[in-house]
Amino acid sequence: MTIGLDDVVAAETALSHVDGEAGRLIIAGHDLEELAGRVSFEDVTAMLWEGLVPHAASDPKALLSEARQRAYRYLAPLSPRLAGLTPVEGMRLLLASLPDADEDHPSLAVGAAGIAAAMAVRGAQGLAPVAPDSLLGHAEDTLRMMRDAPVSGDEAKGLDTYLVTVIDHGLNASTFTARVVASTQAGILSSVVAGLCALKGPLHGGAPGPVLDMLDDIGTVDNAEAWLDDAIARGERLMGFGHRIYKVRDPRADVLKTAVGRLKGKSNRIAFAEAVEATALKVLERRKPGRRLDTNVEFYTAVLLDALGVPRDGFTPLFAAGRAAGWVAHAIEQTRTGRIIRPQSRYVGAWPAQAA
Ligand SMILES: CC(=O)SCCNC(=O)CCNC(=O)[C@H](O)C(C)(C)COP(=O)(O)OP(=O)(O)OC[C@H]1O[C@@H](n2cnc3c(N)ncnc32)[C@H](O)[C@@H]1OP(=O)(O)O
Ligand SMILES: O=C([O-])CC(=O)C(=O)O
Repeated sequence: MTIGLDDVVAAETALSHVDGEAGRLIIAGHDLEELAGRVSFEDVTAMLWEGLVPHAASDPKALLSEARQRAYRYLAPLSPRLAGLTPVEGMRLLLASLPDADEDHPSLAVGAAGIAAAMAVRGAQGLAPVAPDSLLGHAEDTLRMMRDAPVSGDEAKGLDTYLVTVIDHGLNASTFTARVVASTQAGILSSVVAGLCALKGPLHGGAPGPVLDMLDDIGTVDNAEAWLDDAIARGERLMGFGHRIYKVRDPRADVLKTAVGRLKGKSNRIAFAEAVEATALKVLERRKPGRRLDTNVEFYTAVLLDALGVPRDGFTPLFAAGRAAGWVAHAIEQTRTGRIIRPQSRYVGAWPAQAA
């Protein structure tokens, strides 16, 4: 039996496919590279939701815009409760407060994820929420609400590229969590909250903040090798490297690196990050031979979101804002298969003493 379910197929999905040997990600029948930076987050959401959410394709931009307005009405009154919470805790509180009585759970969940990400980041800084703008796209509006200042065209494109890049990824830990909850017929909103909860630690969706901490701590290219070597010697994992499925470079790393390059002078970290990445790969190969550890999506997520001015504790909320569309699709797909997910455990505890 595999602990960690490495080779277990726990669901069939038409939503996305991760080829870990080829370094290929297919989303709704398209290679990631055909979508990210080319097709908007709203349109890719509609592609994922085709056949699952009625009317999602007719005007996805209007659908999510209206959902943000609706979500803001539910969530804005909760802003005083965000004081003292980290953004992930705040987002968890906000999404958990959405009413099951709302008439459209799929769009509400995704609209609310954008609102909640922005509100939770601001709330952690003691700042009041900013209302959505119905004329803007989802990525641009989410970033504008987070910073309370206009977003340039290339910044909007940068975040849109990011949200599409992380929208779905097979049966990763948070999506599996969402599907388990959906399989009990708990509903879409509960599935999305469950998915978010799976992101709170550093191993899944939470690595980009620590990646930036690592880059800051390394400080100079000359220091990289010794720093990384010491970290491995202490038994630590290098954040932004390694993956359960990808045994080669995660294709999303290059998509996001390219997106940073398009930000025209907005990142002063890219050259340094590239140098650290190259050194990390060398150190991993030497220290962990044969493990096939390569760069994952989280490494350049850190550089891109930092270049967009997002505070590092806002990185995980933005991952959730993108992934929410995938969680919704998986929750509906799972519900349609109609079976509860219930694997086995192997008992290794004590047995009751035999009666004499
Ligand atoms: C959107 C996302 O969630 S992408 C993933 C983001 N997470 C990170 O970047 C965190 C760092 N990476 C990791 O912790 C892991 O690579 C994971 C969690 C992503 C995958 O973990 P697993 O598939 O369970 O790998 P597993 O634990 O089996 O590791 C195999 C070996 O590689 C090592 N290893 C795995 N990742 C790393 C890493 N980032 N740095 C150093 N060593 C690593 C392990 O220590 C282990 O070594 P050992 O054989 O000497 O014990
Ligand atoms: O697939 C995984 O295990 C983690 C990941 O990269 C993702 O969820 O985007």
